[in-house]
Amino acid sequence: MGLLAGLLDQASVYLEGQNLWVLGPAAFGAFIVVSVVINVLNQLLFKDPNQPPVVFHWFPFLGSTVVYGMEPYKFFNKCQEQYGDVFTFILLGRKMTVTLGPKGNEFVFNGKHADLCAEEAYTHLTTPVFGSGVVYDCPNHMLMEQKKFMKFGLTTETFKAYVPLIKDEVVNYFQTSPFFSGQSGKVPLSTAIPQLTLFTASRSLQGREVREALTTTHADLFHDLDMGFTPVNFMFPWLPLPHNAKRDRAQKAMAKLYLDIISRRKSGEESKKEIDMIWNLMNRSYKSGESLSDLHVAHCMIALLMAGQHTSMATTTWTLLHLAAKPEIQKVLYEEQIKVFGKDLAPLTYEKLSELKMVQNVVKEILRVHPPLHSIMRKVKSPLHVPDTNFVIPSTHYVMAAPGVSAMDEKYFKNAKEFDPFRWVGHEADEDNAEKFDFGFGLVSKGTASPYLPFGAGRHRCIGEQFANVQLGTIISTLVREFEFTLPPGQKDVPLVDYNSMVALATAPAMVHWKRRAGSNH
Ligand code: HEM
Repeated sequence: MGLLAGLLDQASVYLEGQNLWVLGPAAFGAFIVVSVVINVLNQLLFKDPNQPPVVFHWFPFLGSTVVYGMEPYKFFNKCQEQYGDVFTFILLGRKMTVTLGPKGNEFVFNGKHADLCAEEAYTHLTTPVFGSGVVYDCPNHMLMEQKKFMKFGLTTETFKAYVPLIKDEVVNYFQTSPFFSGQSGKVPLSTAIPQLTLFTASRSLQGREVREALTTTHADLFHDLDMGFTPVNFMFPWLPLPHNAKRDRAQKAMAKLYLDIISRRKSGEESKKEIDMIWNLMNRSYKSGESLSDLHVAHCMIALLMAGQHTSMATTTWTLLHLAAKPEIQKVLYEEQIKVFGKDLAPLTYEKLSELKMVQNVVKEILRVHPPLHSIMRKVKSPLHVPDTNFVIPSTHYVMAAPGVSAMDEKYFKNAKEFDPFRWVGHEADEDNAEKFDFGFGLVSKGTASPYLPFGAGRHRCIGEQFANVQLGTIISTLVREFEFTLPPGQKDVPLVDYNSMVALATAPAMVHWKRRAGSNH
């Protein structure tokens, strides 16, 4: 049996490797039929009880790519029903072993670096966009140090400075944007929110010069670089397509923007008073004594821009859509603003943001229902036993966690499909009380066997969570003070999810209607 399985495998690999263009249409058709037959026989006859079950698929190489890509959660749920929490599917020729549920989350997030490697899973996509030498284009211990450097730039002091900057950007946006002229109107969130999150993140974390460049000289370049951050580039980042050529040009130009800022600052031409991430990174050195080079500062800045932009943009959009669908929650949020800031609505401050429990619960609930990242991947480096099963995952596989599946499971959250921020009342300090561990970039929760992990866990855990909360909290508070939102007449629910992008976005145009609040200041 084993020999026949091996031969079938080899035959399938051989057939896949043939140059199809030199075969005529009839031979091509025959090739497809033979490949399908071999592939199906392989799955039916040679199941290995010591490996996770393989999701049935007709075509080799293509496997379950289309069903997974179109609706990953539907695919995960169906496979979970049929095969259990651990199964393997084929994603463009790669064997992906999915591990679901809190234990599955723990298996991937808490894996040892020697067994599970993030850089091999992500570098194809990220390195052409971020640039060389950082994040997934360097050894893992360097990434841990880079994350520590980034965290130094995300302190209470910086957050205090950021809140008024972010608020000013939001106010400036709705005062100048054609979408917000008059006393009422409608706004396509798919267009407006990417601009709003880019302007707010760049003005605060990235610094004034970057903010200015992103509306003037570098607006198109950012767009071109962003276009390189697409799912197809997970597999084919090197294809000689126009968008990849543009991505490469834009990466160099964006890096130069940062390098010029660094050089002006070093020469004393720029004011040293502003607090931002560039200043922070310019002053960091690795444990080895080697300082972070200017080029690596530039590349870390691009990584931060990209990591924050997509996730915050998706979260802000979903928040406004769900608030529009439930005006009663907007009322609670507005009342909270009055309770915390007084009836004249004193200016937002970082200290006061932490008192806005309902804003925090809304963000938490949005991240439960719409976690921006649906699939977390690692390359398996040595055969790995899955606890409580007979399965050993071979080192030719990748593993995939999907914490969004457990976050929407009735087993862990009652009425899991329902957007209900009140479910978090009384659970505000859960993570603060959990046991902590330092992977090299500060303490993070050790326990990763949780059904709710929108910011990941373990050594690759997000370092941007607090910044995201400051940014989202300030944007939501500012908008709730000024506007009331509703869904377009006749639209009963929020739009469907669009999985064609790097994050789980709302299907465009994601329109909401707005009305200025009586007595608003602007
Ligand atoms: C709502 C907002 C955000 C969400 C839901 C989110 C989610 C995540 C998740 C799930 C991971 C783990 C990825 C993995 O394990 O493979 C991660 C890692 C990371 N995030 Fe975030 N993120 C958010 C905002 C941000 C922001 C604003 C920044 C930057 C300021 C940022 C920077 C990073 C970095 C540097 C990593 C580390 C990657 C690694 O160690 O491999 N994130 N994020």
